[in-house]
Amino acid sequence: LYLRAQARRNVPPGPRGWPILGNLPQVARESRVWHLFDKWKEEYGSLTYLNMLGEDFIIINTRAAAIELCERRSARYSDRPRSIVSEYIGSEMAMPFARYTKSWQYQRRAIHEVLHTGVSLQYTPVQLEEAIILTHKLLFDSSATLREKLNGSAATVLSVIYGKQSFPVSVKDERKPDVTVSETPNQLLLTSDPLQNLSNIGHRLTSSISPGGYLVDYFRVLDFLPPSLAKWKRDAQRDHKRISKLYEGYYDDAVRMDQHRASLCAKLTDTELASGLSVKEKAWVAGVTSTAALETTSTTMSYFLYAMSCDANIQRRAHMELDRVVGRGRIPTISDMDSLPYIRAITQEVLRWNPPLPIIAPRRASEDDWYEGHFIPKNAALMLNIWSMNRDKDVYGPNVDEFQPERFLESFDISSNTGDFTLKAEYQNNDGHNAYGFGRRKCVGRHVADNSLFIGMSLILWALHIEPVKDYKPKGEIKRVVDTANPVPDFACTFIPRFPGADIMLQNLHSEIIRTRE
Ligand code: HEM
Repeated sequence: LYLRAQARRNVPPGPRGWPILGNLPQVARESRVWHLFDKWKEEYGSLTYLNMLGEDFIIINTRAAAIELCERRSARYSDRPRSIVSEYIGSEMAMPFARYTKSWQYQRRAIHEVLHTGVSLQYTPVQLEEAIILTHKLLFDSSATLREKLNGSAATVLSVIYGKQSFPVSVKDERKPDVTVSETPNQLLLTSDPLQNLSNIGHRLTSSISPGGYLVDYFRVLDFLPPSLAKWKRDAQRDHKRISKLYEGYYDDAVRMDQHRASLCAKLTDTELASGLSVKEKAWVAGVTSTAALETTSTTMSYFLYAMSCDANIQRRAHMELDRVVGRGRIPTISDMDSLPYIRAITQEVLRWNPPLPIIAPRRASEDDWYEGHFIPKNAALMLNIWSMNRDKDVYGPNVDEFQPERFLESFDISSNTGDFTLKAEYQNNDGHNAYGFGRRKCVGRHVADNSLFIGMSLILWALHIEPVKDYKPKGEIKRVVDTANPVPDFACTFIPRFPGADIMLQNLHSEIIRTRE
């Protein structure tokens, strides 16, 4: 005990906290807590120690520390801290939030089987179809807002999970769950829009595990209160039922309607592949995967359009590359990926510059440990600070706030159009950003996500000019309480065909898809 008390003197440095509450008040009042973490990183280095109501909480600020702890020592850092509220909501069936258990391993294995690099290529035809639908919408559909269109862009991923016939995102869910609408993050907000529901489930789960979200995680005795006396428990149990009802409905529809057996749900019905999982768990695996995929994808696409609308030069260079490699007689496809290093660099730079999850749900240290002379106590919660890793000046140079795809390229010459450049060797097999996390819990959908982003971005750039709306007045972003997701940028842009005939080609491709889907 004495030795441990001595060791505890060496916990990493961190800001002074309040008596009893520790650093909780500092963290809880920030809506973009990663900016505060970034400031602390400058002061304290690779690890920052916080005390949250007496619990140890450590922020991992550098890629080197993340790799050492979450990858090399992954056996000790793959668990999540217990969160009672998220357990009532169903986190044990919700992979990104689940503890490191056998059940998580079954879920991860099943989902890996249907999303790994090799398999992910099977989904690219449907991803291309969805990219055409999105690009067509951006150009021709004036009835929907940009936000709605981009939410629809995540349909690419939903088609992969539920099949393209069973999840018609433009159609509202007529089953309209019987719910009351609430604005508080402590209740699940359900609407008649299935996409919105999937993303609201994500917010409900992330806010339930956010530091300082619920007192019961610090005072476990509160869990003995019956639901009639504990509103948080009633809300969580009710939300579990609502989520199950939705996920099971979506899963049943997909299995019934996917005649080609190409969707992830259809693949999950294969008992060997998804061994150890009940039907309910499979429905949750599919549901949670779409929840994990949806907003991450649409937020990334928003930042992409935002970056493009801010910089005509970057668009011009992308256009030159597309004209040189693809030409104007056909659209780009996934097989052009290796020949389009500039577009690939754009996809990587978007995820570096504004990762959709700037901080990641905490890991739990399952043993006492040491890192660079600092003591990491058993049970400490460790949060990955992706924002600061992606803005590390030692890695990316001084201009980290700027959007510069060139940082990923070798021998890039702005003035020439010869295409004599490549992705830097170190980024050929490495993302060049940290947006997908680390180790055994690293994003299992990253190959599908990378393909989706490449296909979507290259097609939009091929077909359209993206221009900012000059007199757009930002509406002010929606403030979210305790959340870990990056809010989408508040901007507006317009789209025009990039060359004569681009619009007609898009129309034709779109009509063809609609015809084959009817
Ligand atoms: C730009 C897009 C995306 C980003 C930035 C992203 C990022 C992340 C991050 C940071 C994690 C947590 C990693 C950690 O704890 O270290 C994660 C987990 C996960 N992601 Fe993604 N993701 C994206 C797209 C997707 C897609 C398209 C899918 C599915 C098709 C997906 C499915 C999942 C799942 C199931 C997990 C939980 C993994 C586990 O806990 O074992 N994600 N993602």
